[in-house]
Amino acid sequence: MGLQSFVEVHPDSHFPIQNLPYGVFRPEPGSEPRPGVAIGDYVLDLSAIASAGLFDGPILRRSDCFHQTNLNKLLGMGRPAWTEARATIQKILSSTEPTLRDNASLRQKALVPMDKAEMLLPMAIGDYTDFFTSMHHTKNCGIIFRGPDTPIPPNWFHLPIAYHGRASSVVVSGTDIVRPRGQGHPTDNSPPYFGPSLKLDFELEMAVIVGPGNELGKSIDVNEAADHIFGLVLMNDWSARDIQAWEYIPLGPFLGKSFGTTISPWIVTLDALEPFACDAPKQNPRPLPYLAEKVSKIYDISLEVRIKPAGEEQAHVVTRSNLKHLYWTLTQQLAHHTINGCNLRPGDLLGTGTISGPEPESYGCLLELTWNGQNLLSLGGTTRKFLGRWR
Ligand SMILES: O=C(O)/C=C/C(=O)CC(=O)CC(=O)O
Ligand SMILES: [Ca+2]
Ligand SMILES: [Mg+2]
Repeated sequence: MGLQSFVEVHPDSHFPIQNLPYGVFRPEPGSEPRPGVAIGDYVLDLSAIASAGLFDGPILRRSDCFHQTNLNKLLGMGRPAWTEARATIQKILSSTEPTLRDNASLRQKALVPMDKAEMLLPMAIGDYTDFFTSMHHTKNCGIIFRGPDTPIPPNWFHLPIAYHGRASSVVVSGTDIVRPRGQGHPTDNSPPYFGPSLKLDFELEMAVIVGPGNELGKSIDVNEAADHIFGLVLMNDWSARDIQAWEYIPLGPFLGKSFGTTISPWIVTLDALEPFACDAPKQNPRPLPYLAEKVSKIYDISLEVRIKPAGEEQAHVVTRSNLKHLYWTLTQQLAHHTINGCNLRPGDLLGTGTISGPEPESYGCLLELTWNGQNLLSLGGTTRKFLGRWR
């Protein structure tokens, strides 16, 4: 048996001592936001651990990064600080270490039951970019939006395509999303529709949280890009397909995307994901040298989306996919983003794009699952073309 915590962790928990994802939370209503890590059914308050002097390594000893209301300072400190923090937290939580285990008053202060914690957006997001790196999703969208002749654009196999998203409307999981109003695609010769979107969709994505950035004008080498990635969150790029289909030519996504993007409160670090690393798919044609990596890896992370209709108890699984289906790696995305000299900053959010697999059961959005509303998706007793039962 590997490393274990003195905090009881259910075997099905996503938060064993090997994970330790970071978030920002309030332990009680009105209290100051602070960084924490998840362990079992608890959040470990890192500000309490820092105040108790337990971050005693050379980098963190004198840092106030755990007395901040977001993670940006820790993100900017880079891998040596992250490694030191992980080693300290794993030691403090391990079953063989008495410091916290046998200190009832510190435990009382530092271990907050997760159901009492209010989770917040973990970092201030200066910029948000959304990539388009699943070949299956690209092909399906191409056929649906542009017809069967050139489903995958010719540039797609040469560079990780992306658009600049809207950082201000990124919210933490659980935040209500207001159905956007806008102009929808006209049918035949009618004028454009205006009103609440009739084609509201989700997009199953993950996203990179950027650590140290780069200076304006200086790009990041693809082989060093992993040191600029703190970790990954789950992401839902809410999309209004009717608005999107009408507005996106020729400049790309705008109001069909910018009304809301949800991320998980927990950032799983690349260190914690290392045991799930696997070979990235073979790339053909070979990428240009600035995108060619010495080690080309992705992570085997199974993902699923469930929809719970309003007023029902039961959520229904509508898709099962995996991060490993992506064609372009996270490090290629990051290196490509900076190749023109564009600067990234700590806390920037880089969405992977919708994570669709090859089989219809693994498509990452309703646009694909219902083929733009042509088919009905069954959710137990009800059906959906897009989100909502109101039409
Ligand atoms: O193919 C298109 O015109 C549009 C595709 C998307 O809406 C996808 C997008 O946001 C990027 C992605 O999630 O892969
Ligand atoms: Ca997207
Ligand atoms: Mg969106």
